Amino acid sequence: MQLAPAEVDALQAAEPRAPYLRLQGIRKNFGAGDSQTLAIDGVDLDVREGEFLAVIGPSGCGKSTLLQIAAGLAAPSEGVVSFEGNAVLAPPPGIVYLFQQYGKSLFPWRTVIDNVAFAIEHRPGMNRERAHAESRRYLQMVGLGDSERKYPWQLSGGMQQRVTIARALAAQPRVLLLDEPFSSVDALTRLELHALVLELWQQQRFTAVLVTHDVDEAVFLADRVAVLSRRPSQVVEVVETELPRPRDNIATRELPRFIELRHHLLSQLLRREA
Ligand SMILES: Nc1ncnc2c1ncn2[C@@H]1O[C@H](COP(=O)(O)OP(=O)(O)OP(=O)(O)O)[C@@H](O)[C@H]1O
Repeated sequence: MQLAPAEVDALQAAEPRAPYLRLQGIRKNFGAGDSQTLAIDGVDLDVREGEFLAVIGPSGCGKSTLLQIAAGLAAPSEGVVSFEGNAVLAPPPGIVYLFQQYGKSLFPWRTVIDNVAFAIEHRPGMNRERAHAESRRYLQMVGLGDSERKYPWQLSGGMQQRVTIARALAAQPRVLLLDEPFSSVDALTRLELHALVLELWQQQRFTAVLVTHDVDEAVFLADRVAVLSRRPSQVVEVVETELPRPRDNIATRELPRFIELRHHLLSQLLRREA
């Protein structure tokens, strides 16, 4: 029997897909004996391929720790992380972590283009010229085409964060983990970086997981928002934002759905911080 294309599509849609990036029963304890800190207490979270997921939670609840565990940069005390069905025991190729403190993650003795090239210069068959040509492409994407010869300390904070974004993209991430990357820049630069990251995410089609304590940022950027409780953290709820794309820094933030989500998520966090 031959199935019509629509029937094939329906069957494929009904078939459960293997979880993409999966966190199962994650617990994390720091320290030992009396000075133990239980940071994460049983987090289950599935990240879908291609989505933009935001994880919000009060300060110190374990957001960065959870992201480091997802990246294979830290081991959970209990639980399993898997990426496309394989256990993550070390940073897997394809998962790139963008750190909060751009100032500390750029090499001050390297020019902007050499900072970006750092992500790719170790690749087999790569030489300096090719690494520069490729890095230049990513610098142009983040609007820094004319700053390649400068050093990071000659750039503003927002520009430095753009360099780290270019470097992350040069590594061709399939999953980009963003650890509060917008928290150290001024409010206007933050909005510009939001728009830039969304544009790049739509162009480059990676999966994005952002941790932040900023509800507006989470709602504006994400397809889904996962809410963590206070430490020891657990997932309280996962909300689909259901906001239309492309998103606009002014119009999207004025939509009734945006305001409704903002209200709901802020009250969740404030209730839990009290
Ligand atoms: N290496 C460590 N040793 C001991 N405790 C740690 C370590 N790293 C994190 N913690 C503790 O674990 C908890 C979670 O820290 P984490 O940085 O993940 O939280 P966070 O939600 O990202 O915080 P913030 O929003 O303030 O950046 C905190 O209480 C922190 O003090």
